[in-house]
Amino acid sequence: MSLYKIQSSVQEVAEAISAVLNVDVTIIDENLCRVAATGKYRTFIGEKIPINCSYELIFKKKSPEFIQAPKDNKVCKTCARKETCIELATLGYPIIKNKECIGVIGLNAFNEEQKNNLMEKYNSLLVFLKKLSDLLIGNLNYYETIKELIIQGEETGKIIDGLENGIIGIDNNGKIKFVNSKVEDLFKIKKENIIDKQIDNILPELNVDLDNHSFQEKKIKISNKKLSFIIKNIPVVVENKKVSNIIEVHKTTDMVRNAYKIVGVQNNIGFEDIIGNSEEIVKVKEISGRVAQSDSTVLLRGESGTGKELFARAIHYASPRKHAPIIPINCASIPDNLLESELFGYEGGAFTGAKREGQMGKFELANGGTLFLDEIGDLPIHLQPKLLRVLQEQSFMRIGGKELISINFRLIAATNKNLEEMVKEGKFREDLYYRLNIIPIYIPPLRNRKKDILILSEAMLKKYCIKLEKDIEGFSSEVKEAFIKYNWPGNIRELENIIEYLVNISNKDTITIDDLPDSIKGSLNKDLEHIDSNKLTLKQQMENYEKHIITSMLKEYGTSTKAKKQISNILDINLATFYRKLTKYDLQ
Ligand SMILES: Nc1ncnc2c1ncn2[C@@H]1O[C@H](COP(=O)(O)OP(=O)(O)OP(=O)(O)O)[C@@H](O)[C@H]1O
Repeated sequence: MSLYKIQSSVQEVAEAISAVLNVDVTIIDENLCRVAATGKYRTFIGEKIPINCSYELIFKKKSPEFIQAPKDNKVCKTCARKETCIELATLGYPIIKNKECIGVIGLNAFNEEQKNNLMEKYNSLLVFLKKLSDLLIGNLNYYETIKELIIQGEETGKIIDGLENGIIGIDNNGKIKFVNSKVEDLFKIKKENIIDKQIDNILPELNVDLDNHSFQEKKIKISNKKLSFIIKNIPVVVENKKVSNIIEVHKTTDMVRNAYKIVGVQNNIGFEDIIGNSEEIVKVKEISGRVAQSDSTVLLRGESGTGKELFARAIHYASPRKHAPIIPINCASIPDNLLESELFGYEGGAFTGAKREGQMGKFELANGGTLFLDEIGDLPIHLQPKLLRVLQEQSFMRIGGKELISINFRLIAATNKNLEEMVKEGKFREDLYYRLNIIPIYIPPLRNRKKDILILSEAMLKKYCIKLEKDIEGFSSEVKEAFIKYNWPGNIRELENIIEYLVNISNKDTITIDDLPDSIKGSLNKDLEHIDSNKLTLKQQMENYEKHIITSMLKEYGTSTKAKKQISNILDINLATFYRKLTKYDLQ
């Protein structure tokens, strides 16, 4: 780096030398430019020294050079200004930095007194010039360090500003020294209004213990809404003394969202992943695509295994909320007494067995995104008014909490139950029913969209061949016929299970009729001809059909406890229900 960067301090050194020694001084840099000068050469500051001037030699030799009578000296033979040079003597001293000569301090004598001065004090002058050259190198290093610090400061500032979490720098007296843009965004405040102010006055609810590392959840009121933040305090310690604090602020929902991204819980599903091109399913996909854009509650209806959850995910990922999570909860699979805390979350110590630090519920986790309430028909009656209140007021309290938490999620609910019947029987609240049934979407059972059966079978075959590393080309025409004729009570879930089973057991290129379980094989010729629909009520026909399905499955899988469990899984009914049906149809 050129001495020019510290020109003013170089000039000060030149003036000081000149004053002490009573000689003129010139200091040049590695570009042979006069950086500083006193006396006769002062007017040449900023200009190059003459070509082939003796100082060039000092750059090469990196050692001092005393030249007498420059006009006659052989060192000056080729100097461009040799003829007009009026110097009687000159002493050049190299300025060495990292073993490189980066400049020369020149002492010029224009009269005998000055010349004698240089000659007499030559040795002590060398020591003096060494000190001054070291001083200039020190100044240059200092300048470079400061510049590096400024660059680092700028870079750090940019990095901090780009972070997704808020950063507040606080000095030891609790004064805010810096904040990044995210803090402005999170707390709706302007940097210029808070710098140098006390943190306790600006954000009193933060109430951070500045002396210790801490990690706490805090509720802070912003624009009249209580929002939840995770606040982390990091004391900065230098030489065993705390010098400042860095406070990291995360919006709780952002943190949760990131955690979901990291663990990959989210399955990004698009409508293109929903296989099927029957008129029925295409229509449902079209409607779902349209409603995805709005925020209205969707109620997905359809038998078990028809793809309701798939549709819920596709709607979420086609919606403006796609960057936030979709949080599913199955109301049927969580015991009644746990469902409330799963939904609402709880404060620390809210009940025996509760975690000390409390826990966030699904409502909070879904904030900004979508809450998918699966099997809503199984929501216990005592929770129904509570859910209704949350939906109406868009806020709720955690169990054991005292503060209302605002939330903003889109609700997608799903059920395979007849909610209208349940309302009539008093098992489902009418007000909640109307609040949920804003956009009902019916997903047709597989038997009503026969056109999709083969497409789905082929797709599932491919999927499981890849998964199980098999190479099966397809299905025989008989198998295809059986698939089309079969009623698929378990819908696509059942189809998928059957294909997984077939890929597992088959060791041929093609899946043939012999590979099929009896329940499906039977569909080829039975076609339910044994049910005489003319003489029976709808209920009786349904029961006959149910008995028929269970009988053929018992034939297929056997009657052991394990087989019964397997059948109830395939039919997607719980084991107790399955046993009830076995008793009812005398199939035990
Ligand atoms: N159209 C489809 N294309 C591909 N896979 C599908 C399709 N529909 C459903 N599936 C698959 O079938 C299985 C069951 O689907 P899903 O869980 O969405 O059904 P559901 O109606 O929510 O069932 P339940 O009422 O029992 O919860 C899943 O593995 C799903 O990926």
